[in-house]
Amino acid sequence: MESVVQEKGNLSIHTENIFPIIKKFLYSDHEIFLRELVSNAVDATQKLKQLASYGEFGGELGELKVSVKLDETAKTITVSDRGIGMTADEIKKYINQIAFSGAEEFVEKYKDKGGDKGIIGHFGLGFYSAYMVAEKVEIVTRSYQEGAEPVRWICDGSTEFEITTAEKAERGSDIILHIAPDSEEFLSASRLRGILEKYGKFLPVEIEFEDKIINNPNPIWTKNPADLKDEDYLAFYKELHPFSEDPLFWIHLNVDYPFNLTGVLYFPKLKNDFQVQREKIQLYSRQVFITDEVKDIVPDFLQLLHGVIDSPDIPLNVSRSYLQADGNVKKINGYITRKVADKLSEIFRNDREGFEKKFDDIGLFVKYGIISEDKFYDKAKDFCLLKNTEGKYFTFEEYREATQATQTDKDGNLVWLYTTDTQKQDGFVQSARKRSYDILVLDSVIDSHFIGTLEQKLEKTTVKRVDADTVDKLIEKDVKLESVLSKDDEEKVKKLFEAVVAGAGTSVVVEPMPADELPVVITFPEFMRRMTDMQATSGQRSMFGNMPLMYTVSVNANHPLTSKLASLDDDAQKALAKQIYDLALLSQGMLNGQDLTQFIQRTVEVL
Ligand SMILES: Nc1ncnc2c1ncn2[C@@H]1O[C@H](COP(=O)(O)OP(=O)(O)OP(=O)(O)O)[C@@H](O)[C@H]1O
Repeated sequence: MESVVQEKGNLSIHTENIFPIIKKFLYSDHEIFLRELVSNAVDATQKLKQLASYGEFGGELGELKVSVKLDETAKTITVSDRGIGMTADEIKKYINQIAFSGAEEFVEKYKDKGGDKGIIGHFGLGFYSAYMVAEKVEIVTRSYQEGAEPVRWICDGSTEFEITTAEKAERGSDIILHIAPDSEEFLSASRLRGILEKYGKFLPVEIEFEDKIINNPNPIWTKNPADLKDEDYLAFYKELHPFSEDPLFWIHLNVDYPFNLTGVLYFPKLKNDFQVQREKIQLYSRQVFITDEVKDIVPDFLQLLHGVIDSPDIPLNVSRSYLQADGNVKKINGYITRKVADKLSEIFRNDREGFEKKFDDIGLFVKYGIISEDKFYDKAKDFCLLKNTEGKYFTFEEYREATQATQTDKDGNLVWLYTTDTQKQDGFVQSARKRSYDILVLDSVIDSHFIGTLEQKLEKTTVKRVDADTVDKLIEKDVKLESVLSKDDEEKVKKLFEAVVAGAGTSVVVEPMPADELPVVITFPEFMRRMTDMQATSGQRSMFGNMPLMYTVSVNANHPLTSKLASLDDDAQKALAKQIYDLALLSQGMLNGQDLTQFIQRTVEVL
């Protein structure tokens, strides 16, 4: 059935009801009243400068700073500017009409002349945040227009206001807040300075508080990269992070299409761990501080970076304190990833030696990026470096070429070997080196995940720790060693060692190895060990969480000591087997406590 329109009309809003909402609940943090009022003062100043540049203001600009004054006795905070000011009519239009923004109007009017540059206001609400802390607000203002009369506006936070004539010699506005009893915490100079420094450190107009300028109106991200030297970037870094070591390098971001974004990101010196503090990237919008929570804008792996991003196109909610998820945020995220990858690739190409020197520090970013972002991998695969035990660096492709001839197994798979600890795994490294195998050092917390990604991405390539298997089985070739033991004897040896080893999670195998290998070798099957490692770094309990680390006890059938076992009586057999098993444990750093003490005592007795 077709519906019949009975009535159409406009919704009405009762000011008395909506006003308390705007005053009290629109903004999450009361301290932002100061950000809003100072932003308005900056806007008024910027508008005047722009009008002067369009030839619409011919007077003296004079000194254009914004000043914030605290009067503890009168319980007032005053924000003054020498900007465009307002006439009585303008007050009625811009202030009395809540949610009508003079900033928006200005931008619209001058958009062809580039009038949107640097105007902060947008919603037409910010002024009213003053009532979060003030019981009464006064505006004393004088417009820049010739012959304009100064006016005073007063409102106590009800819906009634009063406009009167006023005395004011100078152009511009004073916004005077009479602080409410429940907000007297703001009548503190250090509190105000703290708020000003937090939000206004890089506002484009000088902000004076207690006779000092608190801001840097021309931060480097607003300048042309071509005009900047390394010293400038380093000095700015010190301004942001006074106690940090110099960064390794930086990226100057500068786009205007399809969104506007500027900024500088620094690569800090990282120690080889994740204990780095995040929230070191600050987000600004038109030089007003917004937040240091940048998790949607900056990909996770780049949150280890430091620096500043400024974008007027980041969608802010009305309170300007957090972001709204939308398509632009995603685009910005993608752009930053690309920029970082391009910069790293450029350094790699132009200064390979310098890049190698820095790689121990930036490897963490690069690997983290490779693991987490396919798009980053596509670029990073050409500059991510692998380091071997001799301290030589290779790209993936270079390493493939270097290892292909010696480390391809009988099925055509390339096997890359690595150590997580050159000291502890020295015996295994030596054995593999004897085969002319190359060994990578992959010892950072992120490497077990990184290796997993490598295996997924690289064709026919597996990666194994040097102690994942006995040396001949690490990379299986067609030629097989013959065992000097008969099958029967091998079975006997296996039984003997099983009795000696007797532990959960272990298995005993008897196999032919070169005679110069140890009589017993303890190995950790790669897959299980890697799972345990990953679980340890991610801090989660997984299905492998409660299992002891599995290992394999490989007895070298071709070792003279193994052959000797057959000639001994039962007790002597057991004693020798125990001793050589303990040696294997010792070489893996697994012989501890009572077992170690007894081993040492037995050894001393024999000697
Ligand atoms: N110090 C000032 N000097 C001149 N005009 C001002 C001043 N403060 C406010 N205004 C005028 O009042 C208007 C409303 O200010 P308000 O802070 O409420 O909103 P806005 O700055 O436009 O937007 P937003 O809510 O995003 O801050 C401004 O757009 C401006 O035209």
